[in-house]
Amino acid sequence: MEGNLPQQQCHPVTTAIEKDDLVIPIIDFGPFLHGTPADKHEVAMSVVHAFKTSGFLYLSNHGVPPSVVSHVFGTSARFFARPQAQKDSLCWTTPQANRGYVKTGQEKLRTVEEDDGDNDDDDVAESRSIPDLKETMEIGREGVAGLPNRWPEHLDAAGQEFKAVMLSFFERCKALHTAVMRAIALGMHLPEHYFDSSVDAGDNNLRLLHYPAVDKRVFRDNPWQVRAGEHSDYGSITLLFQDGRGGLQVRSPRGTFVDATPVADTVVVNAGDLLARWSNDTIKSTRHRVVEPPRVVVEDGKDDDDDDTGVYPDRYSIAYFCNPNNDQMIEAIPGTYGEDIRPLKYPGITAGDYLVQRLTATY
Ligand SMILES: O=C(O)CCC(=O)C(=O)O
Ligand SMILES: [Fe+2]
Repeated sequence: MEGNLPQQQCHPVTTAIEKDDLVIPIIDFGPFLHGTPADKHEVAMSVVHAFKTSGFLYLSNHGVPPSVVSHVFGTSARFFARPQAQKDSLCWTTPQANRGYVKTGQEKLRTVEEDDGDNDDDDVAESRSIPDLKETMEIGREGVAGLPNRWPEHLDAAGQEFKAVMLSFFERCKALHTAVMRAIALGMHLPEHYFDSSVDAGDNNLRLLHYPAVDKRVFRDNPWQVRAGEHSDYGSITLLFQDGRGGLQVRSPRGTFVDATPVADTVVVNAGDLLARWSNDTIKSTRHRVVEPPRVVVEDGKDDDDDDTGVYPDRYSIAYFCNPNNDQMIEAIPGTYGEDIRPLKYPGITAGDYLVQRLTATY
């Protein structure tokens, strides 16, 4: 269903963000996981409506307990606090593997080809030359022949715990991915289990992100400096857990960047380019970036940090990039194309080939 959905068919949703024509809802996923078929259907309609309009939503009651999320954040912070040489010994190697530690500056999110034309060439060149202020740890599906994860397990007991915590979290996120794909199927008038066999391998990628503390002057003196450059995600959907710092921004239909403020105990879910392609562009893969935390305006009308001195504290986030199975042929989902609807826009491609192409352009 295109455009506005009649409200009565939607599960009641709260609006988290509404600015410059960008509306991002908070959707209670509990009734999808535990409710009646009618509950499930309503939630599914809300989820697909959000993916077709903003491409972003927040899910509450998503089934991953807050205590688990907080333990994963702690484990991630302890990993990034390791000496640089230890982290470098686990470094990311190839797009095919896409596993390991990525130091500041290794990933180039904003590419000239992808620029949308509202900057002149000099600006783009300048923005490209400034690395993101982040380091990441990429964890892929465990047990793939020839593509080992780069665990710190040989280093010490904390390294072994890291592996156990991340493997268990990977499985929890995989279950949530399957559930969200079921919601998408129902919301697109397909059988609930339509996508199950296309995503059951779990060819997903768990990315731990650390944005180090940074002197406020770095942002003040360089208008191009960001923590993570503007991009869209490549896969089907992303489950994004943020800490309370803020800084994530989503491109609005008007072209402005709108703060996607952290909402406690929710996961941000956004559609990626492969889901947009799979849905014949009925679902939106919306661009986003991470900048310094938003300014808080205090009562006298002044910013809380008018003097621009000091540092912005560290920010941590966890992105679980969900993908179809590597060998899944991505061809437009039934109901998204046809004579009376819209033409078929893309030839088929396997998910694995598509993702390696995108990663090759990025590193
Ligand atoms: O750190 C965040 O909040 C967003 C990270 C992100 O968009 C990404 O890694 O693709
Ligand atoms: Fe992203």
